[in-house]
Amino acid sequence: MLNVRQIRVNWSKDKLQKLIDAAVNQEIFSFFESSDEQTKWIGIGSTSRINPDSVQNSFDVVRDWFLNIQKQLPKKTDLNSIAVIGGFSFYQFSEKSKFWQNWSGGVFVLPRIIIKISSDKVVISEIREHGFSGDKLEDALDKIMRMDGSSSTLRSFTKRNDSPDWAKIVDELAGKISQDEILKKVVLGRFSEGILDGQIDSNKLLKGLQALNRNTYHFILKIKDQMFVSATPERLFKLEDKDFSTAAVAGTIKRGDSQLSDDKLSLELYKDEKNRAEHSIVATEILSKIKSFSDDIESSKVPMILKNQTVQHLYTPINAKINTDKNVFDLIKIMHPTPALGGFPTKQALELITQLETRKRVMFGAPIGYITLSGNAELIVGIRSMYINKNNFLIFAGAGIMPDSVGSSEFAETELKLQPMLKLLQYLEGK
Ligand SMILES: C=C(O[C@@H]1C=C(C(=O)O)C=C[C@H]1O)C(=O)O
Repeated sequence: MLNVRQIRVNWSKDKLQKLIDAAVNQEIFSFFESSDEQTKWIGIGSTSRINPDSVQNSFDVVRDWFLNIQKQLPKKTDLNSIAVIGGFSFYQFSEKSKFWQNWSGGVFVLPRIIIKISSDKVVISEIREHGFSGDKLEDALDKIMRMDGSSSTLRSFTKRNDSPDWAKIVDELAGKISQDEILKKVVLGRFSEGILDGQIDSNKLLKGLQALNRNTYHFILKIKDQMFVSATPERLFKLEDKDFSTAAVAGTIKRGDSQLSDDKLSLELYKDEKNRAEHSIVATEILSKIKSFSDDIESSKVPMILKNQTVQHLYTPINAKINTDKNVFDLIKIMHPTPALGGFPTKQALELITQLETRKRVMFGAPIGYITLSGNAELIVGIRSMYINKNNFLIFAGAGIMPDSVGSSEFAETELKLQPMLKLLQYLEGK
């Protein structure tokens, strides 16, 4: 059995921020913030952790672990205020990756202390395997807040000159797609890697992630020497009881320097046939997946524009009511990967991705996020993200390749998609 104690607090914003600042410095830290900044989950420590073996189906392994936790919670627990936080692996059943080590199959934590901040309340829960040692939860939190902050600094980082052939591979792939009767789209990624000199100041990392990336999710999972950080704009889905919401995010153009040029670019993107076709493949496939569990679906007929720091996307929000008793894990299996990260048809696209990409994606492009112990969840797509292992970093950026794609333009697009994490590293360097 697990022991749980929970409190609802009416703290000032400053006091909450102080707790978050202290939490970030802990060895094991997890953080999720929605793009409207209305929902935050902050996890400190770990009462239970699962690292699915990469050759197993990580969705099933995490589900079994999750169900086992559910069974062990006391009856009166407010299950909606406790969540596991983590990420799956992009592929089910792949080989181990040396670089990702025990994260090869993804990783989820049940934090020891978890803070749920929503628009109307803040609930803090502590979950322990053994009983609580006398002190109150408030005292345990005070203790965390009194701990010294870290004094780490990132002196510099060096990025290796990577993927010299990527544009050429894209041109070849586009040629292949145009000759193939079935294959329509493949999302090909490139990896930018390098070395960190010094240690990242986690507090500054979170501040930078938020300040440099407005209008995106903010996600951090740190377990000792390993960390995954993301400023993704893309939701795989949010599940709240029977309400299911997602969005198609595909089709990209840069931001303009002025309001006028930015609006001109939005219009160019909106009217561009290649981008509209690319977007339509994603939206249509997402809708067809949702039809398997809903007959009440709402989506806009034409895409909107979603603006992030360095790029803007075509964007179609989709809402549905679920008509079966499928749980969050069933839904992940159905939804992942959408053609925004895989391609179309999925199977052929995934085969090509495995053949052509130089590294395993693992958590890049995979479902990451939180799952509450009541079975609600928000899973986001692990892009605009970076993985750090000790002093090595790896950043991923992909682009949807269509028959008329041009390697050099897709390369330029991925350069823009690498920026959120490269700018974050620059910010951490203090430059
Ligand atoms: C693959 C990435 O982004 C995806 C691909 C897009 C595209 O090709 O237009 C747009 C948004 C994402 O769905 C990435 O950022 O790495």
